[in-house]
Amino acid sequence: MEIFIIDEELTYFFKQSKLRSKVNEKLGLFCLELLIMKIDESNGTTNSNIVRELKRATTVNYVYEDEESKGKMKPLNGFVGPMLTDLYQITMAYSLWKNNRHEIPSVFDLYFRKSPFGGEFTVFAGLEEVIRFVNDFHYTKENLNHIREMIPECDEEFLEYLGKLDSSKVTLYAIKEGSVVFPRIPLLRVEGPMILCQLFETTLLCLINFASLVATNAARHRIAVGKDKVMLEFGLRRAQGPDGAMSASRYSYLGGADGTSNVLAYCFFGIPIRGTHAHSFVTSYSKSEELHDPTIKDKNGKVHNLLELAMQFRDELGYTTTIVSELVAFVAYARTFPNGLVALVDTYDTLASGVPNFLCVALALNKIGYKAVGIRLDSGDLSYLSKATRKMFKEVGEKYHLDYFAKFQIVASNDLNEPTIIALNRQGHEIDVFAIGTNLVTCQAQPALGCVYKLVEINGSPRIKLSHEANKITLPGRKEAYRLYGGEGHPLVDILISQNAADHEKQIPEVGKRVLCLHPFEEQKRVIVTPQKVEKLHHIVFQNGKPTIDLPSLEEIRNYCFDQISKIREDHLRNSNPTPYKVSITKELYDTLHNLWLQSVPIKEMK
Ligand SMILES: Nc1ncnc2c1ncn2[C@@H]1O[C@H](COP(=O)(O)OP(=O)(O)OP(=O)(O)O)[C@@H](O)[C@H]1O
Ligand SMILES: O=P(O)(O)OC[C@H]1O[C@H](OP(=O)(O)OP(=O)(O)O)[C@H](O)[C@@H]1O
Ligand SMILES: O=C(O)c1cccnc1
Ligand SMILES: [Mg+2]
Repeated sequence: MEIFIIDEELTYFFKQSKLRSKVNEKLGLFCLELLIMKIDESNGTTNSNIVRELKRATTVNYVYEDEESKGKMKPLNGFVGPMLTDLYQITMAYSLWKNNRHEIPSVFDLYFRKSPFGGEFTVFAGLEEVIRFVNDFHYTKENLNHIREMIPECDEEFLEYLGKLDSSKVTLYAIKEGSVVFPRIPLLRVEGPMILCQLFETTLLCLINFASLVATNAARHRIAVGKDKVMLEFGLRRAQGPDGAMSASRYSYLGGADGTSNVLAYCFFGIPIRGTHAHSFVTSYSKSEELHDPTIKDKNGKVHNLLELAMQFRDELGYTTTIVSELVAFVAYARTFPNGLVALVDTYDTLASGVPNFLCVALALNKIGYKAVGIRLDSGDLSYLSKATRKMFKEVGEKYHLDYFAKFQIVASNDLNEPTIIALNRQGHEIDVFAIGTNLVTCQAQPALGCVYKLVEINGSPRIKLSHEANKITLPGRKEAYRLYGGEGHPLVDILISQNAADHEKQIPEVGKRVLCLHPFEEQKRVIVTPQKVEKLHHIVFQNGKPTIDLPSLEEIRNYCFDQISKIREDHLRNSNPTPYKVSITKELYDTLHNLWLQSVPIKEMK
């Protein structure tokens, strides 16, 4: 009864949009977790959506519980903290401190130079974990002991200084997580004392690079799969270790997947969970006697022999050559999940055994009031096999006047990737669900996104890093980005404007006013845009020691991502030869960049 009352109260709250951040205030995290346990225990007395929402709420509010830091938001991944960095960040920090440069105000940009997978767009992901990391940034006594060990020449005074260091003097600007982003536009701008900005470098890159790569990979696979089909992430077993796996599940969901096979990702992030069964389940049966109990109760409690029923349909349909042990395995699974059977049909012969056996069990289930769900194809020509399978579903459905047979789900797996899915679309197929493992989670097509983190201003003066490759030259100074939209609602160009300019306000693009947009390095490439909508891309997400935004739930970020992708012109998104999106700078920034560039290049003398 008590559970019921709390449940009703929560149902009411979940209907209020702001619930997630309020849950903590209202009930306290401890109470919330207790509640989840109770609801889990109550086994069915509670709406499962509420349980899922509750789990998501706990994730969003993932906080410390010990006395000292109680209630403080912490990173989702336990490895994330100030020691997840390269040694040189700490030695540089020590040197900055020794040379009294540690407090100098500085500005760093985090951005990438080229979209991955030969594409022209990227999905920005990982911001929540960045905010959690920055918010939680502090060195424990144990961390300081490790630093003392690694850098024995460290002054104790420096370690004391580190012991008191936190993010209270840092301001973090970011593009919204889930946004579609383009090269050179800073995803993050970090402002604060040089020492902190420098200490953040490796961790921020680590948190953004893989997250954005996987989210982009998922978005690309999603585009290939199409809106009306289901895309599942099945990659846990092939992922880059446990952390890679958890990140891959989270960011695959953010960018495009509808669900995962990863149980911990369900528990921890509330990602919808899906699964079928393995070949070993089928091959573990060799004869019908191994089914110790072939019976099943219908909804009225009447007992039926499911195996016998399935065998009768096998005779009736003339499927007499199918492998019986496979049918037995399907019956065994169906007894356990009478409304959830997705049979793996390729163990022996997909069309000559697996699909017919499935149909026999589906008919048997139907006879006693249950409905099978579908099949999974895990080898062979997925185009041909899915079409042939659908044909068999239709034929048997028609014979028995069962309309839903034609709509049985066909799940496909087996080394799927973007090119294979595109090829399948071209050939035609009857697949409803694409289950993608290795290629999705390991980002096999490109293993890293090259995000970099560069100093762009120190003590108020812009800084430039030169390179023989123009593309690698940094854009100096504090900059903010605007996205300019055309009449058809698509973004046309992103433009960076310098915030250092005295007339900075005047340079902010306005709807209906012509804006000159210049390519940063190629003078002849320029365009005048009259935007129909102007979107400011950077927002403060952390300041004065705390986050300045309510963290959106994973679901909200995902919805935002899908909405953003739907606004991008199709030719920027397409797989083959996509049109580059224009990323530009103002005339003022162009002049600053090129003057600084000239000043910074030494003039060689020749004799
Ligand atoms: N119609 C198709 N067009 C293009 N690629 C396909 C098509 N059907 C399947 N594929 C892909 O071809 C590859 C087939 O791989 P492989 O030859 O290793 O598997 P298989 O022989 O079908 O299965 P297994 O070795 O598990 O029995 C997979 O990557 C699969 O996704
Ligand atoms: O192919 P992926 O995209 O990585 O998807 C996941 C794969 O993992 C499972 O089997 P596994 O590959 O372990 O064995 P199998 O190929 O021999 O069935 C499953 O049957 C898929 O084939
Ligand atoms: O549920 C499945 O079918 C599954 C899950 C992970 C990997 N391969 C298959
Ligand atoms: Mg495989």
